[in-house]
Amino acid sequence: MAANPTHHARMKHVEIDHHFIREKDAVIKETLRLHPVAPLLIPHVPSETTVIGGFTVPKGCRVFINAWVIQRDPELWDDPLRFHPERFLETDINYRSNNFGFFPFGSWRRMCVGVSLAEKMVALLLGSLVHSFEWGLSEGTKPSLEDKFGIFLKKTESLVGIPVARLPNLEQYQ
Ligand code: HEM
Repeated sequence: MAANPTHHARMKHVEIDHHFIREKDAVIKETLRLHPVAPLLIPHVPSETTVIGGFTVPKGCRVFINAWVIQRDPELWDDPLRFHPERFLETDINYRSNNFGFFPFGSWRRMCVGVSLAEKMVALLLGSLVHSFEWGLSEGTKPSLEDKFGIFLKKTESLVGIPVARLPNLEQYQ
């Protein structure tokens, strides 16, 4: 590459993009750690009575797994309530790593079948929104990060973001 400055310059851009993609993925992971879409996953029903960690789980009972709490457990995460995407840059934890401290898509056989699609769609959507607009809040607004529980997690208070077009060619927004 030292012998080919043009190629080197191009690679630098690729490196920057690559870094941007990794950071964007880390932001998405950290968001799903603190605010998992399905905080109790989907109810599971064991087909056989099983003992897990000393607890008997009877056949046919309904099991909810509280991913929301586990993903904020101070025994598993440093400073767990802090939004700190860099923690994912320092590890290789991913959605499929069967890490029982981080499983916003569930795990093992009943894991979300849409994980690959969701991973790409969320990254593309976030990338497009950040690339296309400067985002602001209305004067004096302080966004609340509190969650409202249900089968799916919602924000307690809706967030109103104000997009301002940042691409030079406004036709691109049509
Ligand atoms: C950000 C987006 C998404 C999140 C956070 C998410 C999360 C989840 C979670 C937590 C489960 C339950 C796993 C468990 O209980 O162990 C699940 C199951 C499932 N998801 Fe997703 N999902 C997403 C997008 C999608 C998409 C795009 C599809 C389809 C194209 C999809 C299809 C399914 C299906 C069919 C199941 C049931 C799997 C089973 O029970 O075997 N999901 N998802």
